[in-house]
Amino acid sequence: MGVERANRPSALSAPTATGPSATVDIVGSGPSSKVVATLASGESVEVLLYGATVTSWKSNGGKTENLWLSEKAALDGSKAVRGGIPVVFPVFGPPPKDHTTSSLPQHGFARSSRWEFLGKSASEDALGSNSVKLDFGLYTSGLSEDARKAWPLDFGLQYSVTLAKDSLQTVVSVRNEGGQSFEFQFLLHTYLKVKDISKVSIKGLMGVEYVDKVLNASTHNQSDMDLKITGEVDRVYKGIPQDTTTVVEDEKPRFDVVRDNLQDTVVWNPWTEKAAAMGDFAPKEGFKQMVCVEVGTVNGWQKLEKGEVFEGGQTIKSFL
Ligand SMILES: O=P(O)(O)OC[C@H]1O[C@@H](O)[C@H](O)[C@@H](O)[C@@H]1O
Repeated sequence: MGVERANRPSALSAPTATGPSATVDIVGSGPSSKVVATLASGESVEVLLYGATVTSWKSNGGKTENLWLSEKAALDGSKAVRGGIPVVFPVFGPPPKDHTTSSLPQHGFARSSRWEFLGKSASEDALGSNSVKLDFGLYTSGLSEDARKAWPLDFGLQYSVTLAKDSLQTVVSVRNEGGQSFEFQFLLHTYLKVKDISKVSIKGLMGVEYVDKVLNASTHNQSDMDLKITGEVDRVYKGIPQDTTTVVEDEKPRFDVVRDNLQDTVVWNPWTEKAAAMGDFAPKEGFKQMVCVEVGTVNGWQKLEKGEVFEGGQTIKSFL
């Protein structure tokens, strides 16, 4: 059962075999395997099977990298990737006590499980613009024994990553394949790459209530039109009415992040001390070249009855 909603991304035209418009290769083996897709015009995306983590997305004919990836990110399946777009499921942050997720690690298991590559499809829209869609799957059977024990529920996750000339769309569908209902949270932990954080402002959150994790999880209201990052920021913006959050750099739009059936967004930058404390964060000054804008459903829980499906995701447009 699909989700009916007004702002569903427009469907791609019927898939055709991948022609000269895009190439898709599986590079590497074992836990380091990744899927690399490149459009004929040079734009590309790389997705590690570990976590189905997008680790690179280049626009502008392949000349502009849009995602920040730590120089010390583990890319060998030994731990969740520091950078790119880790997938957070079925819990965001440290799990609460007395909940079905309470024995899981921070941010759940999806980012540290090996996903299956389900296939590719290429398409061309009415204006002759090409795109390529990569599908990944994670099912109860693909989990480690520890994760299965910690969350003994039957589910199926499908994750589609669609690369177009100026945009990347990442959408998940969560299916309850068990005999009882379950609750989950979901979030796309996107590390956007910027040139200079001091010139960045984030727009589209005005009037929205947020929980400030830096200020003892107290609740506030975004009263400024522009959110500037001048120190550690860790905020959960809840129930955002507008679909688009814009990252502006040097007074020019750099990214539009468009939510699809997801109402919340986390803005995170670890700044000096937290970056220094993370062993896999490099270079240590790297927080000046990144900001996480993380779309998700993390305020309370999504509940799925037996057989039901939830779908949600984002489209990121790069203006460079
Ligand atoms: O170090 P992790 O588990 O990847 O988490 C990074 C950050 O992820 C953000 O989403 C959280 O809001 C932060 O509190 C957290 O520090």
